[in-house]
Amino acid sequence: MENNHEAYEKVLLDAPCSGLGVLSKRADLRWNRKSEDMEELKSLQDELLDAASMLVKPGGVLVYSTCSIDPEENEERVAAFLLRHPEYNVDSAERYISPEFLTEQGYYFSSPVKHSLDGAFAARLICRS
Ligand SMILES: C[S@@+](CC[C@H](N)C(=O)[O-])C[C@H]1O[C@@H](n2cnc3c(N)ncnc32)[C@H](O)[C@@H]1O
Repeated sequence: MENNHEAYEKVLLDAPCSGLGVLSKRADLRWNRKSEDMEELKSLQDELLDAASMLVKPGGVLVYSTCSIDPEENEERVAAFLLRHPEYNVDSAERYISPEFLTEQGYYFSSPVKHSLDGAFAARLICRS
């Protein structure tokens, strides 16, 4: 990773997550979930966000995505990342997605209930140049 420091204009972190957006396909997740697992996952998501951010050139974009509908893994991870990385800003996804999937904060969110799709989340984060 050291060699690739600030090497890329676009980085996608499709993070390991609880999978709570895809329970229709992974019913086992519903029964095997523990609160300790969630704390570990959140730490891993923070670590991976920090590592991925080091690969992005100034002016480049980092997209953080999950297949979870849990705000702890989505909006809250992004908010914590922005506190640790003031060089990053949220870039609204409005130019790239249909308005029905756009959240008030400018993120992508699909809901199994509202959209009859797998639940998923994505945030576009721009590294200041
Ligand atoms: C949501 S999946 C990504 C799927 C991928 N986008 C694809 O289309 O195949 C999350 C991935 O993170 C990997 N992963 C889990 N823990 C990791 C870690 N500590 N560091 C890096 N990757 C990890 C998992 O093996 C899994 O492949």
